Amino acid sequence: MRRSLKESFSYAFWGLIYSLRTQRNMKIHFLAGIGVLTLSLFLPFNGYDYLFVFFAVALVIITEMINTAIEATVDLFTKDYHRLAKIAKDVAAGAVLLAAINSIGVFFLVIIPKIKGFSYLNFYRIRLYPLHILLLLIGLLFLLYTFISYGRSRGGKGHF
Ligand SMILES: Nc1ncnc2c1ncn2[C@@H]1O[C@H](COP(=O)(O)OP(=O)(O)OP(=O)(O)O)[C@@H](O)[C@H]1O
Repeated sequence: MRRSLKESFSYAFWGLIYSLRTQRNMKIHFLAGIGVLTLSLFLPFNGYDYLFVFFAVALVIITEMINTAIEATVDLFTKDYHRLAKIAKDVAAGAVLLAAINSIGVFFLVIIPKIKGFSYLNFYRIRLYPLHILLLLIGLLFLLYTFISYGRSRGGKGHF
C-alpha cells in the first residue's frame, strides 16, 4: 500500500504520542528533556554544548520508543514466558539504561560546569543567531502540537 508523505508523518507522530501516553518512563524522560532544554536557553552555552544536550535528550527518547516497539512486538508474538522474549525485552531496556547513563554524564560534564553562568540575559543572546531562533520555533511548535495531540488522544480522538 502506497502512502502519502503526510500519512507516513502522521503515523510516525502518533507512534510518538502512543509511547508518551502509555509509557510512564517516557513521560518522565520527555518532561526532563523539556526542563533541561529550557534551562539550556539561560546558560552560557556554545553550539557544541547545545548539540551534546540535544542529542543526549533525543537518544533517551528514541531508545525509549524503540523499547516500546520491541515490547509490543514481543507481546504480539507471545504472552507466555519465553527465554527469547525475556532477552529481547531486557536488551531493549538495557539500551534505554545506557542512553539514560549517557544523559547523566552530559548533565555533569556539560550543564553543571555552566550553571554558575545562569542568566536571563543568555536567552537574549540567542537573538544574534537566526538559525537558533528558527530551531527554537520549530521545537516549540513541535512540543505544542505534541501536547495538543496528547490531549486529543486522551479524549479518545485520533488513531487510538
Ligand atoms: N513473555 C515474557 N517472557 C519472559 N520474560 C518476560 C516476558 N514479558 C516480560 N518479561 C520480563 O519482564 C520484564 C518487564 O517486561 P514488561 O513487558 O512488563 O515491560 P515493562 O515493565 O512494561 O517495561 P517498561 O518499564 O520499559 O515499559 C522484561 O524486561 C522481561 O525480563
